[in-house]
Amino acid sequence: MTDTTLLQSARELDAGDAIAGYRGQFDLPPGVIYLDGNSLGALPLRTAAHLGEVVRKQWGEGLIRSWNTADWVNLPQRVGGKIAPLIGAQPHEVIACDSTSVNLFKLIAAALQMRPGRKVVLSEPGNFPTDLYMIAGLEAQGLAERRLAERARLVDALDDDVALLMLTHVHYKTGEMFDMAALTKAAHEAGALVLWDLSHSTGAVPVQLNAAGADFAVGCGYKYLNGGPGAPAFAYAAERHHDTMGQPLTGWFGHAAPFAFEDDYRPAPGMERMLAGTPPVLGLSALEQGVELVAEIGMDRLVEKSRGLSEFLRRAIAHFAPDLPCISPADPAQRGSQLSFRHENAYALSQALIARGIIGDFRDPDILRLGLAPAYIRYEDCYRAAEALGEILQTGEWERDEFMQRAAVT
Ligand SMILES: Cc1ncc(COP(=O)(O)O)c(C=O)c1O
Ligand SMILES: Nc1c(O)cccc1C(=O)C[C@H](N)C(=O)O
Repeated sequence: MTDTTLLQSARELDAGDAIAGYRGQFDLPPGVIYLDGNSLGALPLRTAAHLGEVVRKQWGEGLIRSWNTADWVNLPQRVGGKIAPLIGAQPHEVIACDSTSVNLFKLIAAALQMRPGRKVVLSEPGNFPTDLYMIAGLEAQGLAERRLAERARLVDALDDDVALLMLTHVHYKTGEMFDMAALTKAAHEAGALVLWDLSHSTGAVPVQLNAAGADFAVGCGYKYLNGGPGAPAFAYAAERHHDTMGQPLTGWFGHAAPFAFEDDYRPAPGMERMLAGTPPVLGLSALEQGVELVAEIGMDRLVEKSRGLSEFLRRAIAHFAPDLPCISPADPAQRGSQLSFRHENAYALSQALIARGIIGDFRDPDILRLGLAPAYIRYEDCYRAAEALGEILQTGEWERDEFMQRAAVT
């Protein structure tokens, strides 16, 4: 069912793609079209080489001396500083550490402490679960009160009980993107602080935290930053909060003088106080490589390519699978680097695609999600995915029993 015009157009777009050459910097398995870089980014070749070096030379030979000689001790600040320009922040406003979940916990607690007399953390139903669960953890300690409001009602829900508005910038299921500047302004007008989860934004869409006046942010290292499975996450706090913010995980690496081994906690200046325990050196070393690669390609070019890819994929799926509704916003400037489609057997569809070497994913209950990591996806990949999806739907290929068995991780 090849459409030669569409295929030709994909090939022309690839030929004119200014960042096409960067695909060769990733270790992509042959025969696989990888549309899940929004969940786990691909492996940069430089990461495999660098990690070997870190393990053998820095760890194996340098041993404990490498905390100083290889500057392991400053990895969280150094990697954070490299993430900062990708999200419109200053280098000292970002630190790479812990998981996104743990960073959420620390920053929600920090915000609550900065708004005495207010306890409400406002978010939306259907936000990524860990974001909502982290409010629950603070609620159980009597420190927070969760309030959820639908997108259209968020601004109305901002009253003077709200300490913090906490939202995910690009929705993990639909790819819908919030207007960061407008919501930050509305929250500030109500006297609240704002925390943005940039897990599906960093390295994929334009983010200007400082220009938007944001207070806090967190994000994942293993998606578009290609930091590897379970990579450390990052935390951002606007400079104006650095002297006043606290955090509940008062571990020794967040101490002003960790190697003074004092009995009493004194917070380190700035973002370093967001650290808790010993930095995960291997994870941070891998993340640093992924971040450097993204920075080298450049956000402007990544954003332009991401929009081009998602527009092309939308067009191709509308052609090959016209009955499959796209639930992501039609305007590429209002969505992340993904397209989501609704089908009552979306899981089986995703499995049938995987059986053909096209890896997207499924989100409960009925969403087929196709991620478009602009650093390594080609327009022709989008064409092939759309064509395969059309065939799978037309032939009923997805109806096989083996495609219905749910795996533990989807
Ligand atoms: C919006 C969002 N926040 C947080 C996370 C994950 O947090 P963690 O890195 O702690 O697993 C994800 C994905 O797993 C996510 O999509
Ligand atoms: N963090 C993940 C994991 O440990 C296993 C499988 C998937 C993930 C994900 O990142 C999911 C992702 N945040 C999502 O948007 O669905």
